Amino acid sequence: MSKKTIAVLGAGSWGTALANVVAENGHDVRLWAHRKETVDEINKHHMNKRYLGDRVLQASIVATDDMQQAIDGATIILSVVPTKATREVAGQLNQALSALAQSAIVVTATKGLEPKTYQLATEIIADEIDAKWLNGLAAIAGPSHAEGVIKHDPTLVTVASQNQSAAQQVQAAFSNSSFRVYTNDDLVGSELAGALKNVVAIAAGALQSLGYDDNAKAALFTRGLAEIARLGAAFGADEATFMGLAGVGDLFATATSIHSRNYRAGLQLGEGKSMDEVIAHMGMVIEGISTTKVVHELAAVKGVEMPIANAIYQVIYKGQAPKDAIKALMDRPLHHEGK
Ligand SMILES: NC(=O)C1=CN([C@@H]2O[C@H](COP(=O)(O)OP(=O)(O)OC[C@H]3O[C@@H](n4cnc5c(N)ncnc54)[C@H](OP(=O)(O)O)[C@@H]3O)[C@@H](O)[C@H]2O)C=CC1
Ligand SMILES: O=C(CO)COP(=O)(O)O
Repeated sequence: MSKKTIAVLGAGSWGTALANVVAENGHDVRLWAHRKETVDEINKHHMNKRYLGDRVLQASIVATDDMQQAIDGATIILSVVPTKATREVAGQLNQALSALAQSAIVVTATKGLEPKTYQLATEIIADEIDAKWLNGLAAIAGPSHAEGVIKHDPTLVTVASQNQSAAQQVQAAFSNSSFRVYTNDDLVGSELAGALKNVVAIAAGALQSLGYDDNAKAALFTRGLAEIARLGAAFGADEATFMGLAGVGDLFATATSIHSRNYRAGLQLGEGKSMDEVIAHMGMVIEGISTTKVVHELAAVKGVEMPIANAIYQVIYKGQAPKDAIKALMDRPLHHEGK
């Protein structure tokens, strides 16, 4: 293995877990956090209790709140902040890259769509970072809860990029015997799949709370994936992506797991809690909430029928009772399954 310097931007649950993976692989890892308390906790105690409880991190991880120090000499820079912070952090990264006159492969592990622009994380990053500093742009997708990765549960992800050399470098840096990385070249499909499964995961949680059983859940997964793939097709995504790790793989993990923040949000919405209560209670990002609104708008702009996403929109943003939303879905005009 050739030792690399790798910077991870964002010290929440996923950024910290991924920083730990590459540190375990023997790379020099700098973890950038915007809060001084987080930096101190990681450097002094090798822990990030708020996000990963008592898990002990690799002692070699160096945390810093100085972006330039974090990325100095890094050949791979991984951005793992929530979608809503991605533009701001990419702007700061561009300044730091310019100050150091340094280029790097920039990877995102964020799963969401930006409100108003409807952009995916790599599109936001490409907007904010001067192309001359980018040695490649990639996204990590697939079924991978931080809670499982940190305890070495076998985990398979995919790194998508239009630059296969960059994807292979990321693959080599992150892979180990419990974290297996595939490459693929469908960036838009992989990122869309990762963002949209969060919406279906919210619905799956709500179904669970409402007491519905496996018929309803299987119907949601199948028809949910069909509409995700339909939107993907409108963006030129490869249909096969939705049958792979980024698609059905991540949908299954997120929409069945108590680790999923989106599934848990759905459980609470199904119990009758308001969206504000759910957000306040979670203390971690629930990407599917804002993605639901973006998808509702995007589906209309693209002329793609997304009845499940729209039903979730009605529940979250229009106060429709979940049972009424399900009834409205069930009572729609009958049609051929392929549509
Ligand atoms: N958690 C997981 O298992 C997985 C998450 N993801 C995706 O990764 C992304 C991050 O999720 P996750 O780690 O769970 O989120 P968390 O809520 O656990 O952590 C978010 C992190 O981003 C930081 N942050 C928020 N705003 C800013 C900002 N403006 N500048 C700098 N840092 C900021 C937070 O800091 P602070 O603590 O100060 O608020 C926190 O450290 C999401 O898009 C998610 O969908 C993808 C796969 C797995
Ligand atoms: O994308 C994820 C797992 O692959 C994480 O999903 P949650 O944000 O719902 O926890």
